[in-house]
Amino acid sequence: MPMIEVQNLTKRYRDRIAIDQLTFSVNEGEILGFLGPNGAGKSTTMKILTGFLPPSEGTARVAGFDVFTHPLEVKRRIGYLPETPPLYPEMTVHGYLKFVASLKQLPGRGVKAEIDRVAGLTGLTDVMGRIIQNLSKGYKQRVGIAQALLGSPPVLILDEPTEGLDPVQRSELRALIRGLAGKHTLILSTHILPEVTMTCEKVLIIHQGKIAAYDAIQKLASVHGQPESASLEEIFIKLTAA
Ligand SMILES: Nc1ncnc2c1ncn2[C@@H]1O[C@H](COP(=O)(O)OP(=O)(O)OP(=O)(O)O)[C@@H](O)[C@H]1O
Repeated sequence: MPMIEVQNLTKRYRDRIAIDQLTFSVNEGEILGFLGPNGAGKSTTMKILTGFLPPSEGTARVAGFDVFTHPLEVKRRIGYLPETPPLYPEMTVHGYLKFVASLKQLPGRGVKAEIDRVAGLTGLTDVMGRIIQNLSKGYKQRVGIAQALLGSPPVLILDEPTEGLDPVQRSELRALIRGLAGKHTLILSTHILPEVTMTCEKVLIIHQGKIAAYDAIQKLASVHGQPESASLEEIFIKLTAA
């Protein structure tokens, strides 16, 4: 069953078309790798899916709810890590996660356990009392991921989640993301292509606002006339040249 359904989605900023007639879907429990060069329209798509930006045309549904007509229902079901996580630098990690839990209206009784759970998953347990602005970039990124996971929403939309992490943290996060598949439906945007090969079943490549590829990773090479041995990077460069 599709958990995310996008049809003919178009967004114009004045006379600039950021995304043009995108149609795709993500089944429940699936991870979709969402790729494209800078300015291709990835963040715009994710902002529409999370109810932060209205589309100009077309529709997007999350868990059966239209993102435009039912944004609150949609927001309740999505954990979103934007490109720039919405952190409050003067708060402690614990204070911030507690604050996000209240925004998400998580039931009071389970909040402490839920904060401990996401802190454990993202490796934040030892820094819960620290002020966010004093944390390293990688730890700030983990706080951004932790807030997305709070409440265990069925859909997770992660915009460059491994940005700023060191190689060890990256590999830990990849394992975490893989572990989320099945229970959650994910859209994962990243510029690190091997990460997609390691984590995702399906990939959507957009280029200049249009879909350049939308296939299972194993089929990508043959569908686009590339040798079987071609890496995702080679296919990506080929499809997004010019
Ligand atoms: N608020 C805005 N007003 C006008 N144009 C915008 C606005 N936001 C984005 N754009 C334009 O829309 C296009 C798509 O931008 P978007 O940020 O969605 O791309 P992206 O794929 O996320 O890029 P990146 O990988 O660099 O983050 C770009 O041409 C961008 O300049």
